[in-house]
Amino acid sequence: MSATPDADLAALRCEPCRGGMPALTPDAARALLPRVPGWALKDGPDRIERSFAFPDFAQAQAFAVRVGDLCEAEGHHAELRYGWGFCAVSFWTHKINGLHENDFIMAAKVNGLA
Ligand SMILES: C[C@H](O)[C@H](O)[C@H]1CNC2=NC(N)=NC(=O)C2=N1
Repeated sequence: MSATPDADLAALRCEPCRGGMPALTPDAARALLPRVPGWALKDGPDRIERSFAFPDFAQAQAFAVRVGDLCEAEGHHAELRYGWGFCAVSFWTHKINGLHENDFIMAAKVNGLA
């Protein structure tokens, strides 16, 4: 883990992720979770997810596009699902089929868009 305990995760950059590195342990993932308000651990935990609420479809769609643009810029990509009034965003790290600090950095950056 390279982030210091008080570092603003949103200010960090995703490190290139190589296969073979260990996924965060459940305890390490739980320890990072308070630093990304609104997000929840899922499936193991091997991913992190948050659903954002909007007053209509157009604003949910516009948010999904902004998240997508951020992901392209950072080289770490969300899975996105949106519909009338919501946009659900999830991250995990494919090469390790689990969570990496990069997923939490992206979650913090997405919070900054909301
Ligand atoms: C080759 C490419 O850099 C990798 O596949 C990247 C692309 N975007 C990614 N996005 C996410 N969320 N996890 C990854 O492991 C990932 N890997």
